[in-house]
Amino acid sequence: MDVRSDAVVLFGVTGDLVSKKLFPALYELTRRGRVPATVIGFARSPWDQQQLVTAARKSVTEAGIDVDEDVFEDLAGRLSMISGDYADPETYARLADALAGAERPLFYFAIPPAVFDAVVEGLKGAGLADRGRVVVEKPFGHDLASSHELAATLRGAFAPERTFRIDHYLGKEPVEGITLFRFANAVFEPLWNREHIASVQVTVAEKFSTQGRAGFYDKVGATRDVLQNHILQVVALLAMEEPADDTQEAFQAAEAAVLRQAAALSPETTVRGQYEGYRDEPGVATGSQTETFVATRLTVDNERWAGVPFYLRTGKSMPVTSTEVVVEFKGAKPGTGNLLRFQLGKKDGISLTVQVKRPGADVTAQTVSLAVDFDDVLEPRREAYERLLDDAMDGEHLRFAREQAIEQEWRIVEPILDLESGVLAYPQGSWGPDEADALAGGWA
Ligand SMILES: NC(=O)C1=CN([C@@H]2O[C@H](COP(=O)(O)OP(=O)(O)OC[C@H]3O[C@@H](n4cnc5c(N)ncnc54)[C@H](OP(=O)(O)O)[C@@H]3O)[C@@H](O)[C@H]2O)C=CC1
Ligand SMILES: O=C1O[C@H](COP(=O)(O)O)[C@@H](O)[C@H](O)[C@H]1O
Repeated sequence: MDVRSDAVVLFGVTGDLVSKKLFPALYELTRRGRVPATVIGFARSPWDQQQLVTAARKSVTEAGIDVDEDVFEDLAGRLSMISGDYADPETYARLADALAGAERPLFYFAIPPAVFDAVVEGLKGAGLADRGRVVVEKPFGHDLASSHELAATLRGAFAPERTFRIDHYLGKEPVEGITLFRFANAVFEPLWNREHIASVQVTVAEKFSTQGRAGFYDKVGATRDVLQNHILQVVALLAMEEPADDTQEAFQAAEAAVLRQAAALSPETTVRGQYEGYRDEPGVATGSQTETFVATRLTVDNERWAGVPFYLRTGKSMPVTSTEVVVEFKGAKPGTGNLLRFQLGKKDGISLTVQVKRPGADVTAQTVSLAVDFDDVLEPRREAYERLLDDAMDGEHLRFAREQAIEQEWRIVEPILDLESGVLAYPQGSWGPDEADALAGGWA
C-alpha cells in the first residue's frame, strides 16, 4: 500500500463545494486524527489565513455540526492559504515551496472543469504532479468526447493509481449497502430478475432550487448534474451481476458490464422540465432550455432485466428532498405488488410493503409496510465526503468512479443531452411536468 497523503491542497477553496462538503469533512477527519499537518486553500480570491479559518468555521457551523473548539482549533492550525492566478507558474512555485516537505500531497479540484487544464499544467510545471494524488469531481467532462479529453489530460500528469474520480454517491453508506443487501440476503436474490420484478424506480428529488448556483447549473442541467453520474451509478449497483470475487477489479468489471448492456436513452421516453421562475435567476441564459428536472426510461438488455423498465428521475424545486429506489415486485393481482423501498438520503432505511388481513369478518387484504429506520438500528454513518477524502488520502480506490463506467454513463445519456427544445415548465414544489407521471404510469 502506498503512503498516506501528508498534505491536502483544495483548489477552489472559496467555492460552494468546499463550503458545503469539504470543510465539514475535514473537521470530522480532524476529530478522528486523520488530517495531515498541512491543508492549503488555493484560489484567485485574495484571502488570508484568517479569512480561510473564518470560512471554515462558517461552513462547519452551517453543516449543523456541534463544534468542539479544541477540534476546530486543531484544524485551524493546519490551514494556510495561497492566492493567485490558476494559469501563473509563479503561483505554483509558491505552492511547491509550501509543499517542500510533503511526500504525497493530495490535490483536490473543487473548481469548474474549465480550469482543470490550467491547474494540471501548473502542477506539472512545478514538479508537483509526479508525487501527488489528484481528486476530480463529477461531471467528468461535458459529454463522451470531452470525458476522453479529460482522461487524457489527467493521464498525462498523474499515474492512474493516484487519480481519483469522485461520485460522492459511492461514498454514501446506504448506496454502498445496495449490493450487500442484494447478495447477502438469499431471500431476495432469487427474485431479483424479470420473472419477479415489474419495474425499478430511482428518484433523486431536491426541495431546493439551484441555491445561487444557476450560472454554473445553466451550463449543466439535471441530466449531467445527477442522472449521468449519481443515478446511473445507483442503477449499476441495483442491476449488476454478483462480482466473480471480492476484488476491486471484479466489482469494477461487473459494474461496467451491466452499464454496457443498458440501452442509450431516447428523447421519446424522456421528459425534461424546468421550474417556473428559473429563467429569472442571475446567470441563466435568456430562453434557456436547460432542464432542472428529467425523467426517463432505461432498459437493460440482458437475461436478467429484458423487459423491466427502470424509471429514473431527478429534479430541483420538488415537494421534498429524498433519494429513493423502489423495486416493484409483480403482484398476484394488479396493484398488490410488493414494493421494496431503499431510502438512500439523510433519513436512510429500507421498507417492504406486504399484504395482511384487514381486521373484520371478511378475509380481505390490506397493504402495510415493514420498515426499518437505520437511525434506530445502526451506528451513526459517516458522511460521504468524509469517507471519500479519507480513502483518497490512503490511496484507496474502491469507492471511486471508474473510467469504463463513466464512459458508459456518457454513452447512455448522450442522445438526451443539449436538446434545443421540449423543456416543459412545472410549478416549484411539484413533482415536475405531468408528462413525467404518464411516463412511469405513476411513481410509487
Ligand atoms: N457544489 C456542489 O454541491 C457540487 C459541486 N461539484 C463539482 O465540484 C466542482 C466545484 O464546484 P463548486 O464549488 O460548486 O464550484 P464554484 O462555482 O463555487 O467554483 C469554485 C471556485 O472555483 C473558482 N472559479 C470559479 N470559476 C472560475 C473560473 N472561471 N476560473 C477560475 N476559477 C474559477 C472560484 O474561486 P476563486 O475565484 O476564488 O478562484 C470558486 O470559488 C465542480 O467541478 C462541480 O461540478 C460536484 C458535486 C457537488
Ligand atoms: O453532485 C451533486 O449532488 C447534489 C446532491 O447530493 P446529495 O448528497 O445531497 O444527494 C446536488 O444538489 C448537486 O446539484 C449536484 O451537483
